[in-house]
Amino acid sequence: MIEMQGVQMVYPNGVSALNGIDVSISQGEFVYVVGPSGAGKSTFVSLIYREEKPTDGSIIINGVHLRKLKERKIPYLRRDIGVVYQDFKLLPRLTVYENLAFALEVIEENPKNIKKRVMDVLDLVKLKHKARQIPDELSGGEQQRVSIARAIINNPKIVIADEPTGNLDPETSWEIMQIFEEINNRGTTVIMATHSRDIVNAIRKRVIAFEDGTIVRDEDRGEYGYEI
Ligand SMILES: Nc1ncnc2c1ncn2[C@@H]1O[C@H](COP(=O)(O)OP(=O)(O)OP(=O)(O)O)[C@@H](O)[C@H]1O
Repeated sequence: MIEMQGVQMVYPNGVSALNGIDVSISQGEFVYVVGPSGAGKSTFVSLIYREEKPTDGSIIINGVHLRKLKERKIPYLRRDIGVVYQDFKLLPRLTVYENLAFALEVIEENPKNIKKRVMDVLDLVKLKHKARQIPDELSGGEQQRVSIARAIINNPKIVIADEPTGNLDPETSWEIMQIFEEINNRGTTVIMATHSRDIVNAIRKRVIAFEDGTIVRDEDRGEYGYEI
């Protein structure tokens, strides 16, 4: 569950990115975050992950008030949130397997369990056969699948994706969307900032539209609704 009330975000340089955001997202929802460039989409998702701190307002993620969250407790919050970026952000010198094992929050896990978990997520993204490759040896779509596998390796309640198909061709983008739908069908909340009109209009979900730092539209099974 994600709950924001009166959230404002002014960056240190004085740019006001969000202005009085009130929103509630239930566990298991699939939400597109849309809007023109600079509308505040990335800022909105970065607040959920506590990459940024709001200048005002309250944010509650899975019952935790972020305002009260101590710095040293941030890793606990993030264990419940997987993040997928437009540019994948894989570690270039590690194999696919190592990238995933590295991301696993290992709490006295024996190596057998780690291997099983890594292979399970690789199976979900259909990349078991690429476990020993390094990211440079994979296509963009494959690299994005690895980054999705990494995002879900700790079984998070929420997956945040900021323009996950931004660097991919249309066909590959559809494959990536199927994986997000599968993850969502398993009960994980998916929040995706996107500029892809085709995807938003074809795979209908809740749409939250931003303009100039405010929410101007919030619709179930909504449309993309912008010219860009
Ligand atoms: N780290 C930062 N420091 C200062 N200003 C920032 C920072 N990040 C974003 N901004 C500003 O905040 C506003 C909202 O930016 P944001 O990246 O959230 O928009 P966006 O909707 O994600 O845009 P895009 O679609 O281009 O990614 C913009 O005016 C942007 O220039």
